Amino acid sequence: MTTPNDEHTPSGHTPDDDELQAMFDRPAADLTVRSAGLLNQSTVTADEDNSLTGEVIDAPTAPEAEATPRAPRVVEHRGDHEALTILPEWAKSPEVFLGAVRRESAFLASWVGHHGIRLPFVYLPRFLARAGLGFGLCVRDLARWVTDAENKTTRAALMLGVKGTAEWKTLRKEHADGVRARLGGLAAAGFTSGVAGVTLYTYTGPDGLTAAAIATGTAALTAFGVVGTRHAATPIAETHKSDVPKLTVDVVTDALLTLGLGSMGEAKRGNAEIKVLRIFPTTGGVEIHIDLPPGATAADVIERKDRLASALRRPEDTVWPEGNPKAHPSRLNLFIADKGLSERDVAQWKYRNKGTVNVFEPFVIGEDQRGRHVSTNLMYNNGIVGGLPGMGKTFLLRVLLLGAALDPRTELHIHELKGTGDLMPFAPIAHVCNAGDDPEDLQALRADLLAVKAEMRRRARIIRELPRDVAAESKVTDELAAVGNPYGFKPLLFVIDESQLAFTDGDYGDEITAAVEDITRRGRALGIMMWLATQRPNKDAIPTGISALLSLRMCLRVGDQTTNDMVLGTSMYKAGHRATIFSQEDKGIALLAGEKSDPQLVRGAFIDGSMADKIVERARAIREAKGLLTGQAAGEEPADLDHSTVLDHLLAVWPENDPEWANGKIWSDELAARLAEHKPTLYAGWDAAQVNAATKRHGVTAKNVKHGTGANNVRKGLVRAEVVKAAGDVIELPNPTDD
Ligand SMILES: Nc1ncnc2c1ncn2[C@@H]1O[C@H](COP(=O)(O)OP(=O)(O)OP(=O)(O)O)[C@@H](O)[C@H]1O
Repeated sequence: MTTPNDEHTPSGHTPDDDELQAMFDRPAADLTVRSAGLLNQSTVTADEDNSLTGEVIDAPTAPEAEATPRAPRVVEHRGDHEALTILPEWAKSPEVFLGAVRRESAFLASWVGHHGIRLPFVYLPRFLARAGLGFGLCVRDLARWVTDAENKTTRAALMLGVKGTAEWKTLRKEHADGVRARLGGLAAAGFTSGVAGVTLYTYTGPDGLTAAAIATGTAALTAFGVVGTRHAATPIAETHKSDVPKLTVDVVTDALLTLGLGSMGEAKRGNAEIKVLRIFPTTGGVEIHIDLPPGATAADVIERKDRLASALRRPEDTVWPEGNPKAHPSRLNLFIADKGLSERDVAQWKYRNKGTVNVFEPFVIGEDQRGRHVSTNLMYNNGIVGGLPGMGKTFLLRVLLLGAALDPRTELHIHELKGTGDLMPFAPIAHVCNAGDDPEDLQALRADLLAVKAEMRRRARIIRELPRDVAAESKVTDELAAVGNPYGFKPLLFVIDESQLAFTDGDYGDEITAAVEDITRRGRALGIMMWLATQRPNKDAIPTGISALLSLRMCLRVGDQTTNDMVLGTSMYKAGHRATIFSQEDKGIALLAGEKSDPQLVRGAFIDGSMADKIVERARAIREAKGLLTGQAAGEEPADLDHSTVLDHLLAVWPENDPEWANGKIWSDELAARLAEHKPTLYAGWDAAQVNAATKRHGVTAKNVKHGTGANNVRKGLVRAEVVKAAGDVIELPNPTDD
């Protein structure tokens, strides 16, 4: 049976879309008739002689049709039709409308200001000079008219031919008469003006004459000015020609063509198309939706953002290409901002006057290039803020800390090693708040890290023993961390500003590094978040073991590709995510990686010291009311207790991938030597037996360890995995971001 899908017909008649649609809509029987009708138009007849004999199985209702070119199949897909815009963008959003009004008013004001200031000092003197020129030109032309200078050459030629004759005399007389007549005319005009002046004076007095003189003088001056300006052929006022081409379909298309992506070469030859779907004003700029030609993707354009900005003749921080994966990979949404990011007003924080935050959910930290809110989620993440000095790391950290402060459960541990006290406004609510990088500050940091590690082990032990229906995912959830929970679980945010000073410290660096790595690795599931900020993001400033564990990354202005990728992650620069494009003025502007599939731009909310104080005051009031102030904020002495054990010290001197002891086992006498060097006050003079005895108390017994060849190559030693297990009370927790 013929079905509606048999679009080709033997007659060569290709049903058009309407016919096909009608066939789809028709009942089956009708369709058979219709298709038979179509087939009957065939000129092909069955060849009787060649017909097969025998039983006919599933006989066709019509002879096999001759192949004809297939018409395009009609497939309805809702997504093919974009909803039409009912109201223009400016009518829907007062913000957009006001933005346009503001833009135009600003332009008008600048125009008036620009020309207003030039009018008396530049334009008027220039006009007077042109009037002088015009007067000179008029006097010259008048003189030429009176003396009939225009015909001088003709006259001379004529007179030369008749020199000495009566005709010569006649010509000379005619010329003299003409000049006299014109002089007479001039004198008459002068006399008439004089009479008019006297008459005016008689009837109106000196005032009338003065007014008339001024009017005439002004008119004459204007006329002379116009004549002079015409002659000079340049305008009096400066015409300000913008370097920036207007955003038209052609300008956008030509700019995209310069990128030479996919089949853009074909588009240049007119065989493929860059389709500009819409250009419309939006908050802070203009939005353009484009379908790129086949093979060119929005991601390709994003990678070449600098070249696109160059082709559009605009600063790079005003050109923001974005993909629209919901449409297709070649759909490009291009936002052209009115102003570069640093020129815009500072971003105000959503919670500056009211509101609380839940650190288990995203909260607003700033805005993007279009003025849209950008949020981030602190819980189950560790993070880093990196960038050149003075670009806004501490301000960004401050926003994160204020968010955490507004979740009254969150315990804050703040160590600002720069020592300027930028984060001290948090002291009234922080469990620990310290500023400086003196030995006692680093000691305090170490003690705090060890205390948090101990807390981490405590939480791990509890979580492990909680029934499945209470801790289904073996992690601290919003519910388990609720105020008044019996487990003592609460979100804990640990912040180290200028962390490179801690990691590279000769005395405490190794220990701090090991503790931060441990907390970063295991703390997330247990409600502990670690944030680092550094102005020198290299492998010393963020040891590789820690760097790999940082899931949220904020990169302010950096100087080069290596630093960019150090903060944002490998290959980010190559993929077009470049914090190197930010200028010195782009303070507080960062690329945020880890929150969405692609890094996004964020301009951190601007919160100065006094605003921070007010927010902290609010946060303290909430905490006080709920009895949630702890540590230093509650007036307790800072924890100076050293919670560390010999196991922690062993791990500090025994890296996971020890190049000399590759199989995770090591002789105890080697460990004794390392401990003595690391902490001479505690371990100077220790031997292998003392190390073994000390670890035995923690359940780690020495084994026979073979190392190298030759005599005495088997000695008592330890297995690192056993030390790690005993030190960390390690339990396997699921990766909290994998759910
Ligand atoms: N979001 C922002 N919006 C506008 N200006 C900002 C923003 N963040 C920071 N700034 C400006 O940048 C200056 C430097 O900020 P901040 O002290 O946070 O820099 P930093 O990177 O921590 O400096 P350093 O490396 O010296 O510690 C601030 O004084 C402020 O004026």
